[in-house]
Amino acid sequence: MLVLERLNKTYPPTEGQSRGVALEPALTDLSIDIGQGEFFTLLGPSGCGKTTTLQSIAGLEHPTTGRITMDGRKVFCSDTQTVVPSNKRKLGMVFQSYAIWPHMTVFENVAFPLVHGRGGCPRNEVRQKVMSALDRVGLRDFADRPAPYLSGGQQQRVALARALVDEPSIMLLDEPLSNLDAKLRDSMRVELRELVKSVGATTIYVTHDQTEALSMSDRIALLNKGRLEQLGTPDEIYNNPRTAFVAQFVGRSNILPGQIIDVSGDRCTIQLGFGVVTCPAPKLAARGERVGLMVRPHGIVVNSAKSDAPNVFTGAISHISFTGEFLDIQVAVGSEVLRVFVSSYASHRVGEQVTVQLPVDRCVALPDQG
Ligand SMILES: Nc1ncnc2c1ncn2[C@@H]1O[C@H](COP(=O)(O)OP(=O)(O)OP(=O)(O)O)[C@@H](O)[C@H]1O
Repeated sequence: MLVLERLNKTYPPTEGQSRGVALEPALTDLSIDIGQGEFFTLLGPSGCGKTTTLQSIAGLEHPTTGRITMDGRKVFCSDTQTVVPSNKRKLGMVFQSYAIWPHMTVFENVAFPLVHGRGGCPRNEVRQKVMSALDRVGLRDFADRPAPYLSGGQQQRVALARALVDEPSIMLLDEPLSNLDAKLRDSMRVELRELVKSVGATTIYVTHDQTEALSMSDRIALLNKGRLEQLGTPDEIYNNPRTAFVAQFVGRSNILPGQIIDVSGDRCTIQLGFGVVTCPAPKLAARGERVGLMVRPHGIVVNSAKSDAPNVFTGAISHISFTGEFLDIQVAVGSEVLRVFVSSYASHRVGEQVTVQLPVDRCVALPDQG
């Protein structure tokens, strides 16, 4: 539905930047194919190129090279110098700063794209469309209220209603929840996803918040320095990270240096500093290869391994933090320290000898990146 092909973007030097110095590209060979009605998230640290990608889709920024197709229609192509202007791309946009107009009522704000946008919307239809959009976001009774006399969450809903009112086929959302307090953000996540799903819009969502990305998205593209680091469902990204960067950016992880000593079928054996573990074999695994063995802190099992279970080691608890929801424990095993999350109802003490099990299917061998 929305296809990005080999997008490259290098911004011209800003004032103060030396013209002779090669600039880091904001995007490098970015190719993504997004399905109709999909909730698709661009995730990554500050400066990785999320906004540049979104703005390129919006037509507010133009890639240096590449091609963008929407619903089979080419809206940007550097080869043919095609640039369809932003207002002809049938998009709805919501930004972090709600950008609603303070001198207008809620109704006038939502009606704005119909009255001043692509045009041609008859008056009686404007009323019906605005009220239906306000209905969707639960603000029908607020239509006549001046926009500033609303809470942050309500203002964000006005921005959403305004983005939806012209029935866009693509919704672009740039960190739309980041100005809301934590509790409201939690409830708005569910509401926002259901809302865009109910209108059938394809949604491109930008965030640097991994919890938001995991809980809302059908698929996630994790960007790193303008390149696509991994693309997959939340489950794939979280449970099968392909690089240490992904494992560390999304969730907490233990990454232990090791070396593959054997490969047999879909399993491999890895020599770690404190022993040997069995692990699903990565693609093209080769004996002798250096890897990082990744296991999530809540994937490790403490003190309940059967005696013949694989990947069981003995260690001593060196530190315990009570977080309320779980105990964050450090277990010294050989010269490594494993971070382990266990139930906050468990009782442990510093210095206690424990067994830790790294269940085979929770271990991931990552390429060694030095
Ligand atoms: N108008 C601009 N002129 C020059 N460089 C820019 C411009 N906009 C972005 N950049 C640079 O391009 C790179 C990607 O920026 P971008 O805003 O796309 O990242 P981002 O992932 O959205 O970051 P953030 O999460 O901080 O908003 C950064 O190195 C940034 O400094």
